[in-house]
Amino acid sequence: MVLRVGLIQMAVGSCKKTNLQNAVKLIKQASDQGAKLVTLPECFNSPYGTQFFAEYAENIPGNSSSTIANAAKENNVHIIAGSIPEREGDNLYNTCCIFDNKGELIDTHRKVHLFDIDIPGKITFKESEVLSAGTKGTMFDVDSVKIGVGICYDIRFPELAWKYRREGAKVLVYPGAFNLTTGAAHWAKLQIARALDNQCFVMTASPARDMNATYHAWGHSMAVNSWGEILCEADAGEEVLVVDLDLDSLEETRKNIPISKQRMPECY
Ligand SMILES: O=C(O)CCC(=O)C(=O)O
Repeated sequence: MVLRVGLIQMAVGSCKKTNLQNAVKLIKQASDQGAKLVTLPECFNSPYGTQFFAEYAENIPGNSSSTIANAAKENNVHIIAGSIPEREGDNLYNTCCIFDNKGELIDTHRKVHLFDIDIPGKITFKESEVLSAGTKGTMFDVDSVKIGVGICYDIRFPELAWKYRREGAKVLVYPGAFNLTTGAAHWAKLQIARALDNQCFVMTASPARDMNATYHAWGHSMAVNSWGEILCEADAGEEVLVVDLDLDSLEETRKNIPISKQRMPECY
């Protein structure tokens, strides 16, 4: 079985309306190329930065989520809608909405691990100054293929990916906006690591890089197979990637190297 997926690396600017129109346009482009599952980037309706989240935040359902719900229905695609700043009561979250191909909101994933790092002279970021963290993992099915979702920094935590794998995941998807420091150093390696640890496909979708923005996204959205090979990779600009995930190859990797049956939990 093959699952054709679309990864949308889109330009995100300060006008929310333009961002939403752009997302809808690029979803259609992916669907026109036969994608059944489309992924948008982290923070696709707002510039990425703690100073922007409150201004761009919306309830779910709200305008951004219903715009993407309509695009899912009109194009008959499942959509992992990257993330938007979500407002619920007094709290803000970094939240991914997941829609089926009828436009129904089937689940939401609130970023569990907030991006708080300090690399002196390079990058300091503290999402926890304004965001609250999610408290659960999120899995859903497309044509019986189980898909686990994390947002960006969540990819650094192998336990979340392993939980999805234990519960049957074949694909791990992380909308993410790495930066020029940690993106260059870790973005591809983390995807390959999660793909090899879990013998899953791993996919990411990043905003396109904008050197006039306050945050410079790494870009390089990609898909990696269970053998750790990069199937496709964007450059830094806006791009729609469409790629086939060959689920039989995944079964073969799991059969040939049966690590999930060889674990020795009593030793560690
Ligand atoms: O883990 C990293 O280095 C980057 C994470 C990030 O940009 C995010 O969580 O939004």
